[in-house]
Amino acid sequence: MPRTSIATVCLSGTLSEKLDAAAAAGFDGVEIFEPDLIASAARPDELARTVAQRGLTIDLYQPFRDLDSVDPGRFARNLIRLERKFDLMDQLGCDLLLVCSSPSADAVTDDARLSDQLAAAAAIARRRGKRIAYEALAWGAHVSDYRHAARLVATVDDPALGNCLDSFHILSRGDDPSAIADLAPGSIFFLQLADAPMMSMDVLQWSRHHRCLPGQGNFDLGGFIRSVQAAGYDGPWSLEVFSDIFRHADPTRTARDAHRSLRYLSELGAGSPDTDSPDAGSVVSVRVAAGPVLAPKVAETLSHIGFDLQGVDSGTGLQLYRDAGLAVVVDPTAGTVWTAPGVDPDMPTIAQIGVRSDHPASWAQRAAAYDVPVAPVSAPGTDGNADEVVRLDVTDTLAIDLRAEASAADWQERFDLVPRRTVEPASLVTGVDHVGIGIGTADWEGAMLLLRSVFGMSVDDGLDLPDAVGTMRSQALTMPTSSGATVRIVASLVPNQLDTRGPLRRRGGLTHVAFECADIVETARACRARGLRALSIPDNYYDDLAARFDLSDTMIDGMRSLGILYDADADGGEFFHFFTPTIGEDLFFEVVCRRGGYRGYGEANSAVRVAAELHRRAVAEV
Ligand SMILES: O=C(O)c1ccc(O)c(O)c1
Ligand SMILES: [Mg+2]
Repeated sequence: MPRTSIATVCLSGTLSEKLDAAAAAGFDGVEIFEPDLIASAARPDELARTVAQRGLTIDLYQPFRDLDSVDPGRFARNLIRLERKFDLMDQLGCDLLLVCSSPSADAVTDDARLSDQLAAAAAIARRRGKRIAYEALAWGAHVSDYRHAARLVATVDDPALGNCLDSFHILSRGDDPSAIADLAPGSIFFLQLADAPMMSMDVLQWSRHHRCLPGQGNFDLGGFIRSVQAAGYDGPWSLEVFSDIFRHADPTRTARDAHRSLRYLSELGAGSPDTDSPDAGSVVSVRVAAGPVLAPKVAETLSHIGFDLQGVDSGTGLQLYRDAGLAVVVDPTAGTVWTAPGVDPDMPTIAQIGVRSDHPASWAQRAAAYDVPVAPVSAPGTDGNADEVVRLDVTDTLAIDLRAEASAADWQERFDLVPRRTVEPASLVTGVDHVGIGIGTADWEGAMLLLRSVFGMSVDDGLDLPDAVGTMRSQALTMPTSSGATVRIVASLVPNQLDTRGPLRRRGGLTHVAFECADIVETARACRARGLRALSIPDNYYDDLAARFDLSDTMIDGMRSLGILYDADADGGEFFHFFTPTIGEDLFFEVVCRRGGYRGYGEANSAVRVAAELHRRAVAEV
């Protein structure tokens, strides 16, 4: 790992709480964000002592704004201000100052004049034993591109002036970071790192409110960091995340995630994080926290799609349903379901997924390296032996188990407590295509980082799923497995507090399991024979399908009669799927069939599903 640093602006609380959090998370240093110092009761020399007592260094003081000016009087005044900041830095024991490009109306717009002004500032810095790292803000009035800033730095050619590279300013503009590799050795004085979700909005607002940690957004930070490494930069990797969410978050937790994100980035820099990830197979089990009221409804729906009851654990009442190689455990225990203030406590939810692994213990090691606790496994059949099963909590309400084959056999034995059924597997479904999980706003960033770092999952650009009740922010994550299958998770952002007056008191509408099958029509018929009434899809949808796609009438009529929806991508991939009615507020099952390398999730149909579900409820209430 390189030296790690974090800007105090990333963390919430008083300056000393920020420093405590940074030190506890294992950072080597901090960037002091000027407003934090100005508002602090500690004098700069005291601050320097408290930083050192915590084992930290001050790697950068920032930002110095609006250095250059077309007004000579104002520029002269700015140089006096610069001297005062160097006085302050003497007391802080910090020699590096960040100067950002000017976004102001009086910014110099002539490169020759600008480099003269930068040279004047660099000369002062040199005399004062200080250095200046010049950063192109994406919204700078004249300098907004790092290559432009680097040209000015090269022109000035003073050892006291170098570049500050900030991944946000570079990647938010869509600039190619590969030219970083060509910067003169030693000319990169500082590196600031941040990720962000893809958004089309004013770049200043994006930067000040929506940055996140590497591994929590959609920027290609792996490519970015490899260019920085190719340039030979060996200074600290520092996080600079302006975020409305982190403002309200526990600084200890943010700092821990932040340190984890740099470890993840160093893995990305070294190649791909999954190169040394332990082996994982496909999703083999799902546990639904159903609660006592709706457990029978969950059981009935499972039976409609091919899952037969195999056993009940007499100690806990857990019910095991199986089809082919898959297990679904229904937990009817009261108090395990998800609740929110004002919402009735019977909203079944997916609480755990089990993934096959040949070496669960190596996942535990990987988690430990990321400082992610491995939860004690106390569920029936899991005796806590890390050789056989390892449990990682993604959020407070969702865990992923890595399970060895042996543990699965042992685990299932425990359920055979009711008269053993010897039902042949219905074999309607062949595996789990994806699971949909709702993640609360407070947990979103942490969960993304965990899934991507520890599990080496990768993301595409985020999805915004429009539906009858608004748009939902979603993110698909995928992990290739040793068996050639892909573990897919679709996470949807859900409010931590529900508005109970809304039409759907839901956590997102994507809290579901999608099973895969070999033949959608045959499977839909078999499910119907077992009693399923698939969510009924309006005729308008099929008329629209006929207009959009070149599908035969027979095919469309077949899909219409069975409630099958359809999507296709530009490369000839096709997707067929149907849904069970929703149980409780927002749990449902889906059966899907992919053809020709289709990589999506039928997201175009999501609005149709939600509207069909609302219609079903309205009719049921009449
Ligand atoms: O938003 C800003 O003003 C700001 C200040 C300093 C930085 O390093 C930066 O990236 C942004
Ligand atoms: Mg910056």
